[in-house]
Amino acid sequence: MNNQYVIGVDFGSDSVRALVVNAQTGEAVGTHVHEYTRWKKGLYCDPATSQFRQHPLDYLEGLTATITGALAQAPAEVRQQVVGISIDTTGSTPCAVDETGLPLALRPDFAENPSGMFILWKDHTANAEAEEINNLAHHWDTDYTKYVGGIYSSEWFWAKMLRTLRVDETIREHAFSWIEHCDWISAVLTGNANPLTLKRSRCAAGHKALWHSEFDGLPSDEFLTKLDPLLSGLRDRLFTDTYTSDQSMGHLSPEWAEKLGLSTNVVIGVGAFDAHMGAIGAEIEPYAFVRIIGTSTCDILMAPNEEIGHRLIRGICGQVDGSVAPGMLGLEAGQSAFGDVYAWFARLITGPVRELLGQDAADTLSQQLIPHLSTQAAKLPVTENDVIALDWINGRRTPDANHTLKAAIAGLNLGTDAPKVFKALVEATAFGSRSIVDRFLEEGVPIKKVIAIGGVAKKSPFVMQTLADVLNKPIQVASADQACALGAAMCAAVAAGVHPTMEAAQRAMGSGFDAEYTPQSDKVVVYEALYKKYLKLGAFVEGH
Ligand SMILES: Nc1ncnc2c1ncn2[C@@H]1O[C@H](COP(=O)(O)OP(=O)(O)O)[C@@H](O)[C@H]1O
Ligand SMILES: O=C(CO)[C@@H](O)[C@@H](O)COP(=O)(O)O
Repeated sequence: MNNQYVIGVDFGSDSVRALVVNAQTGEAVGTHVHEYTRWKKGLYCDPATSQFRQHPLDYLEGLTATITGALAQAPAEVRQQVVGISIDTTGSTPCAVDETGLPLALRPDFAENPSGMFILWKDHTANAEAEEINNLAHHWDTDYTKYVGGIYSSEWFWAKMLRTLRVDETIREHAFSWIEHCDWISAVLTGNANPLTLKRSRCAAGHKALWHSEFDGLPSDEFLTKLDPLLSGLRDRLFTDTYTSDQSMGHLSPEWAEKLGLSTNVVIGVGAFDAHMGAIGAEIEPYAFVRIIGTSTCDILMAPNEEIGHRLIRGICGQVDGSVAPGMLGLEAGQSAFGDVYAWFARLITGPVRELLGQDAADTLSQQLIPHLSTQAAKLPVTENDVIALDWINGRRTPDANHTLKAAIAGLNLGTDAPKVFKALVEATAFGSRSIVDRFLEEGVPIKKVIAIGGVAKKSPFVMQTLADVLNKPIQVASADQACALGAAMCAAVAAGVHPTMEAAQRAMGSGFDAEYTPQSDKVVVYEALYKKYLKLGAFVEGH
């Protein structure tokens, strides 16, 4: 049989990567990473108000650069043998679009308007709108939040749309509809981004847009109009049906085929979020808990639909039939900041260095800082009197979303140095993870094993060992450097008909695990006590 190749494209928070993979063996023959240029300069963002926007041109430039770059590394004949491309992105990262599905920021009149750009998952400007959605839903005949853990988050679709429509009159006039990043990029490749006909992702719709078959799709027009008359009629300009990522969205358009040097026979798979395709790439199986550990964490657990039945799991980011693999319930949770907690601390230290000693000194410091602090922190003893911190620097995603919460550090004295604070921050991210694991267990969802992927899982043995000690569970790290892109490639192989199921694609293309962290019993005992202190500090901060 001739070789067949597939391409997985993974749009992360800071960069996008493409991976060209042999669909029969899983061998990677080309990869390329591209950092978003406008985003890197901090354009259109204001961390102080939690505004994080990404320009669609960053995505389009990244799409071309990564696919052509990855193909350039592969043997020449691979181009003719590419049969499928699938895309994963962050989410909920929606954008206002016109009748043709064009993001408004791609029009000259909106080119510099952050309201016409993609609203990145970590943008929390819509806290008030999320609260309004919760208040209304909890008093409506149908509680539309019941399948998303009972709490709607400001990171999600409706809150972001409502906020933008309220604050920007020009968007009110020109936005015909709204599209998630994973749907838009996939649709662009097919040449049809028409918001009324493009195939929307089940994963994005179910976890973030309150879509459920029990509601016949999205929340009713009556509910949305009551929320705000600005939303009246919008439901008809969104979608009713949703599709799982084993499905084809269409074929590569002639324009993109020419641009990428590929054939128009290439199947474009239905898109999904990075974490969900990452879980496929990490060879998720029922009741495995896959943690995608990077800027944030996204935790994915998959269970047979019939085993969870009608049980509603409190305080998570949703339970959606088919969000990971068709026929299975995908459950999502996560932390809004994980690596971002460390990145914040690094910025705190390098900021004055930049101002006083210049950019070069700051760059040198910033490259070495986290690894250095990790080495120093790993040498410290773990005691019950250590500094305690909360990981809520970008609010709390789960359990029980609350993005108005803020982080805290307690127990400082004159002997507290940077490694001690860094150690406390690493432990805080691990304690946040522990509270998520505990919630799944309390809700009767067993966790058979823990698998980790993502930048932090690959780069930091110190963080991963701390996590294993705090969770008191072994953690396996997937071998794939780009597990999300590999998962997208597996989805592409299924959408293109190379493999009949996600499971078959995982068997053929999976690359296994290359590290395992086992809990150290002496640390486990101390962390039990420190975790109680973390909960106490959390309760105090939340109460005030
Ligand atoms: N050596 C390290 N130890 C711990 N965290 C790290 C290290 N290097 C980078 N990070 C963190 O990794 C995060 C980026 O994760 P990554 O998975 O690469 O990106 P993304 O979240 O965009 O997919 C950043 O928040 C950064 O602080
Ligand atoms: O929230 C989700 C998916 O639901 C993620 O897209 C989001 O956490 C972004 O992940 P990264 O940390 O940038 O990899």
